[in-house]
Amino acid sequence: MLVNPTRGYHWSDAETRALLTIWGEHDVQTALDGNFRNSHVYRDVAGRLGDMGYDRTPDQCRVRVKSLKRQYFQAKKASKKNGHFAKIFRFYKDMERILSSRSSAGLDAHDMDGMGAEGDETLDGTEEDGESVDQPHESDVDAAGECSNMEYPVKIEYPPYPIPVTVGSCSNAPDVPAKQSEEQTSTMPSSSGSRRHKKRFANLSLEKLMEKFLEQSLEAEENFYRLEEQRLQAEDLRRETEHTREMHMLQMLGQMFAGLSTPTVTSSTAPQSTRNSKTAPSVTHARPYGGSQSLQTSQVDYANPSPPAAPVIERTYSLGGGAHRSMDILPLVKNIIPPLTSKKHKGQDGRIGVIGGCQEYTGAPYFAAISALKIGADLSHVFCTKDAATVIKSYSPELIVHPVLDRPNAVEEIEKWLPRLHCLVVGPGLGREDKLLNNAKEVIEKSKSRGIPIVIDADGLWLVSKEPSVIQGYQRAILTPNFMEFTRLYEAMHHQALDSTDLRVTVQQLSIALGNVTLLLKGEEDIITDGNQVLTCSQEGSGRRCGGQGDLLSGSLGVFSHWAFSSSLNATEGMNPTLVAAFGASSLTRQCNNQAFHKYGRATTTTDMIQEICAAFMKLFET
Ligand SMILES: NC(=O)C1=CN([C@@H]2O[C@H](COP(=O)(O)OP(=O)(O)OC[C@H]3O[C@@H](n4cnc5c(N)ncnc54)[C@H](OP(=O)(O)O)[C@@H]3O)[C@@H](O)[C@H]2O)[C@@H](O)CC1
Ligand SMILES: Nc1ncnc2c1ncn2[C@@H]1O[C@H](COP(=O)(O)OP(=O)(O)OP(=O)(O)O)[C@@H](O)[C@H]1O
Repeated sequence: MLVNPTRGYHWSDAETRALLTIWGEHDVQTALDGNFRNSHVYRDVAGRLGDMGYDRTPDQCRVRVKSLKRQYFQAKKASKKNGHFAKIFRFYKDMERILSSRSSAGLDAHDMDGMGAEGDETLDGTEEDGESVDQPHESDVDAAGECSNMEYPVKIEYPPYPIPVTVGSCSNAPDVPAKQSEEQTSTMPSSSGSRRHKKRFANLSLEKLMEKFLEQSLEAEENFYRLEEQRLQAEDLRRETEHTREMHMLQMLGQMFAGLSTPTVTSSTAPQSTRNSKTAPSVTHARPYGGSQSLQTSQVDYANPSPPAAPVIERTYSLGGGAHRSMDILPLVKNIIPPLTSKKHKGQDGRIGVIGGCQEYTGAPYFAAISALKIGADLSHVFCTKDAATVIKSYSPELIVHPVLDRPNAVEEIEKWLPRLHCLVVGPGLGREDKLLNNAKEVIEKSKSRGIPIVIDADGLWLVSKEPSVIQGYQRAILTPNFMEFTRLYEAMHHQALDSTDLRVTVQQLSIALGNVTLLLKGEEDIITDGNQVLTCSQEGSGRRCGGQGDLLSGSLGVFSHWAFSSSLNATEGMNPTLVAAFGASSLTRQCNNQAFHKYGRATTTTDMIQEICAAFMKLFET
């Protein structure tokens, strides 16, 4: 993944409560007790948090727990004085419950008197030295209600970003470099500074001081996460640049080899002699209509006059024997499928969100979301209107259904989930009501800014045909039109009637006009292109065309997209991940159709096809 959208620096209350629930579990407490090395325990905690839908690293969990403990002990100590401090610290009761049961279980008696370092997750001087609690000593709080230790910097003990906070200074600007502020703090003349502080805080009640202290330690923690987030973003950007450079080089190489190709060269991954003309996928000519690149470009009436970002790769194609170079895409699809191992936790293989489902259409979002699950996503969410939600839930307890799409704050509600989603499928059963389309549009914008792959189908395509700019140029998008939807899109972009003589040409033209967004035109053969390469998938299906097959395709494509984008460049052999993903979803849907048709013939429905997903997947990708 080029962008990791899951690490926000701010812990919401819900997230903190979830963390405390896990951290308070008996097995976790027992595992922490007396263990000097606790990273494995926090790995498990982070895993369980992931299961609850919150993505945090083990270190983030450890630092958060440590901070909560510090705040708890501060509040507890202070409450001995006047009994009010439990009110200041929101999680006091949760901490109290956990730590007192720990004490009654005989674990970590130090915590309970609040005087010493903790007995469990204690120091070993390494990165796991996460939870020594900087508890205030009795002497820290004097009779006048002042904390005499307040001039010392409080550090979040997490290398490499120690963030000093001079408690009581009230200024804790996030942009001040940590070192600098540390120096400033340490060079302050201590005795006069101390007097000034005493004066300044003499009029403040202990409760106010305590509140200030807690606020600032929270702020310091948030600064830490902000810096961490910036570091991760910089890292993602670096990787993305590298990826783009590699892609560019590979494309140039591809072009060179195409120029050098001789009639006898065949793909090493799929010897032509073994190919079945019905089922063999092929890479088709980027200029299948013959002629040179200049002829091609002169024929295209681009709504977007800018040329494709990368040079068009020339390839000849063949479905039978003969003198052609060809390439098999199925091995690339197999490469991106993550292995099922016991080392993973729930969520890692995909959390997919479907935006769609309204009063009229409840089947479409259900088909998309359940297909995503059956293919191998771990969690599948549906964001639909209120009246569709109960219906969709009743189809399957496996789906997580959010009745938010028609709420006034729909975008806000959905945005909360975006950091946890690996791919969005927009459109199945969305309907064409302006309010819903507008919400979908805003969600697309938010997802784009997070780099989330987006599949657009059905009414989502209606939206794109009205406002192409919503997706234009976003190369992590895949549009899956049927012929009708394709015509609509084409005519919206090119302002002229579609000439369907050679669909491969027109699909490529449309992709280029949309800024090299990947298109998958469904039909007798599926045509897939990112404007540079054109693939066709002719996996044998059947003559049965019941409603909902496209939803199976878009849901499964959501998962394949996530897998493709999380795979290395090697796995896709430099091919655009969107193409590999689209090819995988197309082959699978058609194979499901074929298998279901063999069983049910004319009576085949999408539900029957969904039941074939497992066998079809194994046949195509696991043999
Ligand atoms: N169970 C559910 O809940 C389902 C709900 N669904 C949801 O319904 C919503 C509307 O989607 P949609 O596809 O019906 O709308 P739209 O694009 O206007 O097409 C309508 C008309 O276009 C034509 N036509 C279609 N394909 C064509 C082709 N290949 N080649 C040529 N013509 C073609 C054909 O018209 P005809 O020519 O037969 O008069 C067809 O009747 C959307 O939200 C979707 O997700 C579906 O997913 C199904 C399962
Ligand atoms: N003539 C055909 N022969 C074989 N397969 C086809 C044919 N037309 C479509 N398909 C396959 O059926 C699947 C769904 O395509 P379809 O055109 O039915 O989508 P759709 O109209 O968007 O579906 P939905 O009913 O979900 O809206 C695709 O995988 C496509 O490859």
